[in-house]
Amino acid sequence: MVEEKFYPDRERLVLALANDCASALQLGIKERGQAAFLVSGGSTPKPVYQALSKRPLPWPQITVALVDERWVNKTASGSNHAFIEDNLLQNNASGAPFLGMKTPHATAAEGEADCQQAYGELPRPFDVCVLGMGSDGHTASLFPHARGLQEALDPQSNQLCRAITAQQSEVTGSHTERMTLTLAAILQARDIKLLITGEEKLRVYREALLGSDELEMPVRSILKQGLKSVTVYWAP
Ligand SMILES: O=C1O[C@H](COP(=O)(O)O)[C@@H](O)[C@H](O)[C@H]1O
Repeated sequence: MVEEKFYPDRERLVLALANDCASALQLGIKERGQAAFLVSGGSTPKPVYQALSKRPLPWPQITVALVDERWVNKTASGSNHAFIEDNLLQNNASGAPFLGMKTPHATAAEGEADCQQAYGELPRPFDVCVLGMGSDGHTASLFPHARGLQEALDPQSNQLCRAITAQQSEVTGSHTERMTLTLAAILQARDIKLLITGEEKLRVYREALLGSDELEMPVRSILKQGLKSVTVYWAP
């Protein structure tokens, strides 16, 4: 249940994804007066968030919440909280309520219960979830062979958030300690969107579609779950 929306250039991709997110959020608000927008970090979605921030949506009714976070304070480099504040929660979107994942706890494992409680208070089903993917096949902070990954990939779990310790790699850098939405939480989104750009990520995406080992390429757990449709947005 993967739908591919492939575009000839990034400008058209950004416009299409911003339009699709805006429509889905408006639909959620029309139906129940509020919406939950789950957002990933990373370099790829930046222009989409910047475009969305200028849209005249009823932002005070849209709770923006992180898909994942490095276990760093907002002032440290790599903070997805800061990234979303700087790129999405600007302009018209500056009044949107925001839910981050980092708690004052020293470790992600210690912060897990608070995170779980806070995410449990979001409107569900979530309306839109924008995921990214790394060249190692991770999505959210579901990293290959990470500690905590197996539990995070249980589609029947009641757990929405999970502490993850990724293996150090070129992709993670020193940010191995993370909090992530679980697969079960992501599957509670009505609209799951996977955003990738460039030939290398297209190759990784196709490799993920061919294989079945989710611990090796966790993005497979999203692409191959067979419960919910996923839309893949790509441009060179
Ligand atoms: O570590 C992360 O990386 C992925 C992909 O990022 P990108 O820079 O290659 O677009 C992102 O989806 C995730 O939220 C982030 O924590």
